[in-house]
Amino acid sequence: MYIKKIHVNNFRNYKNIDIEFKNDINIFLGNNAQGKTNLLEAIYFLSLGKSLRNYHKDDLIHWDKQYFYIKSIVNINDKDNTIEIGYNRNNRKVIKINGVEKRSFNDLLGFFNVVIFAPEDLLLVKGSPSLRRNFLDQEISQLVPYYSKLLSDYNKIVISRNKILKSNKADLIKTLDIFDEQLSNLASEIIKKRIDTLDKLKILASLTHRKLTDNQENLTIEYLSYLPERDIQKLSKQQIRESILLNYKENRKKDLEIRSTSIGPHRDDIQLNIDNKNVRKFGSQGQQRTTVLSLKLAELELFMSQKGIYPVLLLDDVLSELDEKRRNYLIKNIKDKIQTFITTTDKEDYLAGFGNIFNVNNGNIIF
Ligand SMILES: Nc1ncnc2c1ncn2[C@@H]1O[C@H](COP(=O)(O)OP(=O)(O)OP(=O)(O)O)[C@@H](O)[C@H]1O
Repeated sequence: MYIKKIHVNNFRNYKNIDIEFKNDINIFLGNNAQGKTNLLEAIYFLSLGKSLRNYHKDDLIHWDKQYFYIKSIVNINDKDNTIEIGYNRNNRKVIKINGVEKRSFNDLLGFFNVVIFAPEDLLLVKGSPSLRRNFLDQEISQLVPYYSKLLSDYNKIVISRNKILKSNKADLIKTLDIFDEQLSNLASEIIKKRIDTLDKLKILASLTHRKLTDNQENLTIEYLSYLPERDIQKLSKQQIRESILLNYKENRKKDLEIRSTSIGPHRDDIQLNIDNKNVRKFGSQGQQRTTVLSLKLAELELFMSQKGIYPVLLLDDVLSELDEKRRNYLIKNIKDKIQTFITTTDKEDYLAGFGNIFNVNNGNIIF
């Protein structure tokens, strides 16, 4: 899939631009704070219906304006499709795919796919478990669009359960029983989907990691859950449901003390190991970077294996962070295969030969 054209109106520091892209490597070149990442954000929004860094949608509207509007022609399997998104400061939205109106931003999920690799992703290894959960959840949401609804339903019930835990309601136990039943249904679906997806992703990441390290390192990935069963990947959804229900009940005393839901998919994590050692704790900076690159390349391949088509790749200022060997490997893997958008402040040597350069200057594009 690839983006043919984009029209960006009142989005971040762009007032009104139209750009045509090649199904190739496209480079946004410009000094700092000119709007390179903002363009990636517009592309990202078309895919996931949200801001890149979880900013409120109002922040995406140009400061001097009341609404933003993005329209794009996206080619998927040789067919042109139109995606249109309008949003105003009164929270009114218009979302259309091929002219058909959609109810929510979540309805965009799964139609047009992107993978983003930005400097912040280097925190995937070192950062908090929520970053690793988000990484996996975002991947699944694009592959299985109903997953994001599962997650949001689950999170809403956790919030309500926590409110109840903080209250002194007379029928507290009865209410918790109801919540735990609902939670265990959703939690088992979420955990099962995460484990199934991770099972595929980890094979692809491990293969890539081997290639990136000349067969020197073995990357393995584990899903860490509170559940006591050892091999939870071998459990059926029903078995996960029963186990989690039991554990919600067993943890109730603790939950009542801390007034919060202490177990569940919202607390799970993913552990990344190189040669059986946790990369977060023991990995060098270089190993952490390579691990993240392996994960990102695995994401691209997972899309290909599940959907039969590559997503669009957004590389925000990361090429300069990689050493020559990893950078060359990445470029070799995307060239002539994956439409890629690269932001950069300098016309580095390794970009020579890529013809599609867009000079970004204070919210304007100079071709
Ligand atoms: N809602 C908005 N309305 C108008 N301008 C905005 C808005 N949000 C951000 N900006 C402007 O966009 C600029 C940043 O653009 P962006 O993050 O795309 O820069 P960049 O070219 O990627 O820079 P860098 O190379 O430093 O990462 C900010 O300096 C800010 O002035």
